[in-house]
Formats: sequence, structure tokens, C-alpha cells
Amino acid sequence: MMDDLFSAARQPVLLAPGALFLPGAARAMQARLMQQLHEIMAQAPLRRLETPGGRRFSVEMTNCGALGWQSDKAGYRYESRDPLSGAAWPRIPDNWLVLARTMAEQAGYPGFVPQTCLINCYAPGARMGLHQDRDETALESPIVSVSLGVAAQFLFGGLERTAPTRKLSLLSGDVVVWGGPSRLFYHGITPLKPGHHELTGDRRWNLTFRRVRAC
Ligand SMILES: O=C(O)CCC(=O)C(=O)O
Ligand SMILES: [Fe+2]
Repeated sequence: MMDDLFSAARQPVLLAPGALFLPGAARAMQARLMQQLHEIMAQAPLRRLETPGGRRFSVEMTNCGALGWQSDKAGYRYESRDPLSGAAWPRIPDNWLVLARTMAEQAGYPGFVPQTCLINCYAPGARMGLHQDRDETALESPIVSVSLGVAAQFLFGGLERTAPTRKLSLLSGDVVVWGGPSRLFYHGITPLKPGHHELTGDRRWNLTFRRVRAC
């Protein structure tokens, strides 16, 4: 009953032109998504990438899809092979593609076919500073972001780093889609607070689906 009241209060919210928050939209799939995540990580393990400045991200990452996001001293880029193994990244599971397409469609972006899914894992204290997702040239395609596990505070700003930010609690199964006029909006995650989720323990996971190149 409480749960129903709670979810009833969490309706889709237009965050900015082109940006839609879809609370609980992936909730029914969360256990299956976590199971599939573990299968993907058995092939492409999590790692803490180096920033171009020589530091380490606090978030652990891996990828699936035709391309995978990579960072090191040479900069940010996409790679078609996992630099750890030299093998192709694991495929994006079909049900993930359907989820990404359906979410994008609900936000007004029909026909979204992602080429990559970046998998982010946050332990307590891990964060992602305000940034733009701009290592892609397919800027006509949106970003579809799915949260799993411990709740996090998402910051969503504007085209300038200094624009005011809106703070949003992202719970397990919540989805955010941004594209069109907000495709390059600054966003980030504040340091993860200690918490517990039955599927993920003290971790928070995020799946970020992107199209990198137009074709
Ligand atoms: O973890 C999140 O919700 C945001 C992740 C993100 O912004 C990114 O991977 O570029
Ligand atoms: Fe991002």
C-alpha cells in the first residue's frame, strides 16, 4: 500500500526541454538487469579508469555494445575492443536494447538504437562531477540512463557548467532520458551515501545507453 502511494506520487517529470525523468520505469526489470550485469562483467570486468590528468575515477566502469567508452592519459574516446582483454565488448542484451528504445520513445526520440552501454558502479563515496557527455558525434540521439540499487543524488544543470542545477533522487529502476536541446546539458552524481539495497548491497549501478556515431 505504502509502495503504491509512493509510486503514484512519482510521475514523469519534464526536467528541461528534451529531458524526461521516468521514475520506476525499469523497476519491473531490475532483478533481471542485475543478473545480466553480472554475466557481462564476467567477460568485461569493472575497472577504475585513469583520467587524462592521471588521476583515477572513483566510479568503476565497464561497457557492452559495439563500442566502449575509455579514458586514460591519451584522453576520452570510444574503443571497439576491451583494452583489458583485447576482445570485443560483450553484446548489449536484446531486452536492454528494447528498454533503451522504449524509454527514448517515451521521451520523444523514436527509433533509438544504442551502440554502447556504459556501466557505472558506485561504492559509498564514489561520485561523478558535473560534466557533459560529448565524446559522441551522434548528438541527434539521446542519452538513456537507468539507475539500479542504492539511491543517488543526480544533478542536472544546463549548457554552461555554471547554470543552476536541479537535484533529483534516483532510485532503483528510475530512468532519465535527455536529448535534443538538453543533449549537452551538464550533469553529475554527488558522493554516494552509505545505503543498502536488496539487489546490490551498498552499491549503486547506472547503465548509460548512447549512440556514438550516426551510422
Ligand atoms: O551515474 C549516473 O547516473 C550518471 C552517469 C553519467 O553521467 C555518465 O556515465 O556519463
Ligand atoms: Fe554523463
